[in-house]
Amino acid sequence: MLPLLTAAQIRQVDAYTIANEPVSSIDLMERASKAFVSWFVNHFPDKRNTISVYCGTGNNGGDGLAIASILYEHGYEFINVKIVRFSNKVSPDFAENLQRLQSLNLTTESIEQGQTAPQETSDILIDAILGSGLNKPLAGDYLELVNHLNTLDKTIVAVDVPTGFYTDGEVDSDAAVLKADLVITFQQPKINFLLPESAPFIKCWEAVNIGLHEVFIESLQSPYLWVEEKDIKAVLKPRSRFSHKGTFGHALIIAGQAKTMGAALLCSSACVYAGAGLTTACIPESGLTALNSYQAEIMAVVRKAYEMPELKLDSYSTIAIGPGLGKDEDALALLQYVLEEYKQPIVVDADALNLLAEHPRLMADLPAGSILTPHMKEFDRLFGEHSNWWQRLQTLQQKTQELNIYIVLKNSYTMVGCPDGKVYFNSTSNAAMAVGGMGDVLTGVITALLGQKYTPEQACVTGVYLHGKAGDELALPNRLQVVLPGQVAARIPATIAKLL
Ligand SMILES: NC(=O)C1=CN([C@@H]2O[C@H](COP(=O)(O)OP(=O)(O)OC[C@H]3O[C@@H](n4cnc5c(N)ncnc54)[C@H](OP(=O)(O)O)[C@@H]3O)[C@@H](O)[C@H]2O)[C@@H](O)CC1
Ligand SMILES: Nc1ncnc2c1ncn2[C@@H]1O[C@H](COP(=O)(O)OP(=O)(O)O)[C@@H](O)[C@H]1O
Ligand SMILES: [K+]
Repeated sequence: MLPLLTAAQIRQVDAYTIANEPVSSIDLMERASKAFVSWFVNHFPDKRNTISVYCGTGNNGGDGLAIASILYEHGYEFINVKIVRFSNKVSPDFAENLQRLQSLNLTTESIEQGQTAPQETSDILIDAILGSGLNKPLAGDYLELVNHLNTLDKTIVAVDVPTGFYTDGEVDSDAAVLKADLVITFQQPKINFLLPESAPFIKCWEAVNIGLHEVFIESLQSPYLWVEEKDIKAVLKPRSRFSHKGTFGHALIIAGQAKTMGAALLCSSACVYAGAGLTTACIPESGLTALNSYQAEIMAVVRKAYEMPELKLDSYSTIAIGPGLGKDEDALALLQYVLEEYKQPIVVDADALNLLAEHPRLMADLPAGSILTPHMKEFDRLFGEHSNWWQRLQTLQQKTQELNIYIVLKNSYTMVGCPDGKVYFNSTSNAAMAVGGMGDVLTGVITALLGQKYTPEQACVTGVYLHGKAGDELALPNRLQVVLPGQVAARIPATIAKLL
């Protein structure tokens, strides 16, 4: 798992790497700039592109100067270097790179304090004005320049961080930021790139490795972790030769109403595809035919209105409750019954979450290690309104510790909060998955993994990864704009097979 760091921690790692690799700071800057260029040339291979590199006078600007030189050496001939001299402070590495640049045949011009921005004719603007050193919102000359550049409708590629964008902490939706089409960022995604508030400012990002000291990064013990394929490969267990259906658990899915049987079907079906040995759905009588025709592998316990179904909860290795369940008295009674009688971790989704929100005292009865899988609105119903995702992230950490549970907060980079305060950020899934029922499938996958004796933490992190990866495998190769939840469920075995 890659620890995700704040800007202050990144500065520490930077200094530690320089002192202990050892590497001079100018060589580290050169390494970062080369890494930037290697991605840049992939995206913009046409060397006739006209490029303006806007450089501040700090280290982000120092990178910009090195990048301009390296691009020039790669044969990009039409490069203008624009030095933004709004500050009298110049970093030593900036100064050294400026000297190096002067030996090349490159046009440079300065934009001085109080001066309006010169005319811009280039197609591509590289933003190396300010990076992770941002310590206050943009104002004055910086603000004016950024506002002006934002009006030009050029392709903007930011070095490390878009000018004006805070990498951690709360992001104001009307912050002044130089809006990037692409950010090529150093070493790791910045935490705020993974929150929806970044959307207006960052179209896409790539992280390039610049060889910062990994052991030191680990030692900083960031609670925020980025989940990568190798992490999931290390967790997934192949089936042993003498295994049988009893080896892989018996999952009970309490879900569905007459009008929302689909949620129960998708959830139970995903549970089957994700490898549960046996899956039983507790559904209303009206849904029985649908269940049997949708997926023959699922067994049923039928619920009749106003009657508690006969459920021997102890006979199930895991239970999920909520998809399409409704919020009537019967649903509440079922939830209360499960919370009273079942002592192992359960998975709580959808209407069961809404019931918890309406009866918050029930939250204290959640078995230790249980998993809640809210989307943003369900999360806010449970824990109160939030005005931004940074606040939601703090609440996630607080509530998982307080209630000793896991919370899967669904999003484009779904977060899994753990009882020890850690938060995993998922790296798979795509917008084609924004279809009703997709969350029901996720619940089925997590439940199946829990039943197969993965720990709740592994079940959440692996389930979220597999679900997103299956969606990626379906959508991305053909640039599909839509994938259906049932297709994602059916894809899970192939996704697991690839990873094993
Ligand atoms: N970390 C790494 O591993 C590596 C990092 N590298 C690169 O270094 C970059 C960070 O460089 P950096 O620290 O020099 O800061 P940078 O963003 O250039 O800002 C310069 C100065 O601007 C000022 N300032 C701040 N906010 C302001 C505002 N709103 N309006 C006006 N001024 C403002 C502030 O000065 P102050 O206000 O404190 O006087 C600040 O110090 C990083 O993004 C990456 O590109 C790589 O080269 C190598 C590996
Ligand atoms: N734009 C997106 N990018 C990535 N993943 C997405 C996107 N939109 C939705 N998803 C994923 O789809 C699922 C939607 O869950 P949810 O909102 O609970 O759906 P439903 O309640 O209809 O089942 C989540 O796992 C979420 O991460
Ligand atoms: K920048």
